[in-house]
Amino acid sequence: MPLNLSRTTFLYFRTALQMVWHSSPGWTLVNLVFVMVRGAMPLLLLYVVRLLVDEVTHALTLPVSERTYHGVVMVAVWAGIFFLLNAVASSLGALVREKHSHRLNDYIQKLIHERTTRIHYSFFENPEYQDTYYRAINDANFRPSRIFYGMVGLLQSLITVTLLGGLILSLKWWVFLAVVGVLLPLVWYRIVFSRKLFRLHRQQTEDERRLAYYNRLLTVKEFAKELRIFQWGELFMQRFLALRQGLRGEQFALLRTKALSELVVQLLMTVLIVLFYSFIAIETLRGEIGAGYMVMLFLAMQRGYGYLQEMLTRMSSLYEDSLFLRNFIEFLHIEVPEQQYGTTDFPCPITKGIVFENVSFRYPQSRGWVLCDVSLTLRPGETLALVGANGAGKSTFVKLLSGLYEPVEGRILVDGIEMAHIDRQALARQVSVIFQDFMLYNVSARENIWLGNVVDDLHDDRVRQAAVNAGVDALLKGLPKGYDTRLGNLFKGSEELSQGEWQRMALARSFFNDGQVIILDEPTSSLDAITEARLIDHFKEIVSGRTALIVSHRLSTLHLADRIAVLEDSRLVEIGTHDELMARQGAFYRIFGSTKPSDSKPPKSPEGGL
Ligand SMILES: Nc1ncnc2c1ncn2[C@@H]1O[C@H](COP(=O)(O)OP(=O)(O)OP(=O)(O)O)[C@@H](O)[C@H]1O
Repeated sequence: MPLNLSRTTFLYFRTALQMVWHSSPGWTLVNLVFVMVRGAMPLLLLYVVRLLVDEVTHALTLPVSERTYHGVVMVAVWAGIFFLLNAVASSLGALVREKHSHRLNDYIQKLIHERTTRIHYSFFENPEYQDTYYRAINDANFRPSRIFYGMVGLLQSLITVTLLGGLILSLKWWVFLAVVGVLLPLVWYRIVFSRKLFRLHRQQTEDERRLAYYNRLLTVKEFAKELRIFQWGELFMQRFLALRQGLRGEQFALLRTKALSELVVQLLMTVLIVLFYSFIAIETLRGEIGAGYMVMLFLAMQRGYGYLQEMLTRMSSLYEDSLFLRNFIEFLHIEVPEQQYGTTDFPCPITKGIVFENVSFRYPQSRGWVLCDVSLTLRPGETLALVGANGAGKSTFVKLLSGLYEPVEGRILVDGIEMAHIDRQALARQVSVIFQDFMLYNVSARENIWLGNVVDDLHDDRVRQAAVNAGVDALLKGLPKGYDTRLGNLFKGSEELSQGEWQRMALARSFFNDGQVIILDEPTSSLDAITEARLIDHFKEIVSGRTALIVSHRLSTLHLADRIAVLEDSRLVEIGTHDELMARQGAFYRIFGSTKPSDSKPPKSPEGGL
């Protein structure tokens, strides 16, 4: 198998080293000092043993009356000093390594978070990207520190092995070569194995994600209700186990081959050690080397072999890590359609409106057009409703209008400025959106509302006004810590809300942002009739002066709109006032014409203000 160790592997190592350095130059240097000290220690300790044995054997040749203990004691003191130094270097070194490793992990997490928050939104809706993401995120949890520890350890073992190797080399060069020669197949095999393991992991990514998905189905709250109602527990447990057994089976087969191959190499090494020990013992008996030197060589061989093994293991796992690092680098450099926002400010106030000019769109992985040649103008200050059957493309229209996606064909212009050229912060400041699948945030009620516009300071008055407009003020005041109560059920002391109450929080969030454009995708789907009626009564007041787009299936909500646009089969088929569309008896009439007035209008609000 071609190993292609050269360029890419070194590129990955270089990237890893750069990460280690950039994470903290200071700690990298301190670490290096400790590594060198610890690397040299084993040889110093062996040297002291040799001196000790030589002192003792020399003393043994003298009559007892002439023996002095001064030399032996001095060597023993030196041994003590080196042991102490070794212990201090070891524990301080561990602290330094831990500290540096934390820095490295923080640095890597920062790289990931920067990427996940800036990457194009389409990334999260594309299964192929999900694989890359999964691999990178999974590995990023432990690979960086493993690479780091691997490098530190490798350097340390390299220093020790070089010094011990020099010692063996000083005796017989061919002994040294024989040791290295026997180890080469082991190195080679480990590299081959690492590549195989890497390939297997890449092949298994999709299944690993499916496994994680089954695990989520079985363990998290979102699924817990339906899992019990429909009794899916056994079914998904079986699927989980079957999939896991398959995946682990393939991995284990590879590990078994690795273990067998390593056993053969270990046998070769054992033979070599027996030969080496016999050779040294015979050389000592022949008077070629002293007893102290013999002991030192025995220990050097024994320790050197241990360090060499350790070094090889580190080398091959570093190689394996470097391959996995590829996933991470791939993720950092993944090419998604560039989401390039310009630096132009959002027009303030909008005078001409937001124009969809022959806009067509399809998702990267979708088969046909989801929106086809749509042209319309959202006039300044008007409320436009968007209607259409399920799958007609309404939410997609919202994603385009809010800047999450760009048209594949055509343009979206805000007062003549292309949406893509507008600065992201300015866009966020001026356009607030509630999506159909709005999110629940387990932070305080106050912050839940403030999240609608974090560019502005958290002004209590404005938060309260947004809550009043969305009809949650009374509810929030009644919570144990009022607006400071944490919402949700993830953390202790939180208060859970109902679905409709969460939707009202989402509305409050979007009202808090007093930008010029407000987009509401199914804003009343979970609201009770009275709350909906209040919202409708006061909607004009709440959005006064703002340009609004409302997506809704409810005729009651549509009454709020100045005009209504109808999407059908990806195309804009009608646009006009409610009365115009009804009179026309076209697509809108077909959908809503038969709706009884009682279905269409919610009960009148009993009191003013939401
Ligand atoms: N991320 C996506 N990737 C690929 N296709 C998608 C994606 N999101 C939506 N679609 C497809 O685009 C079409 C329009 O979806 P969209 O969600 O815009 O419809 P909608 O009008 O909002 O429907 P509903 O009333 O059910 O909410 C659908 O056929 C859907 O399958």
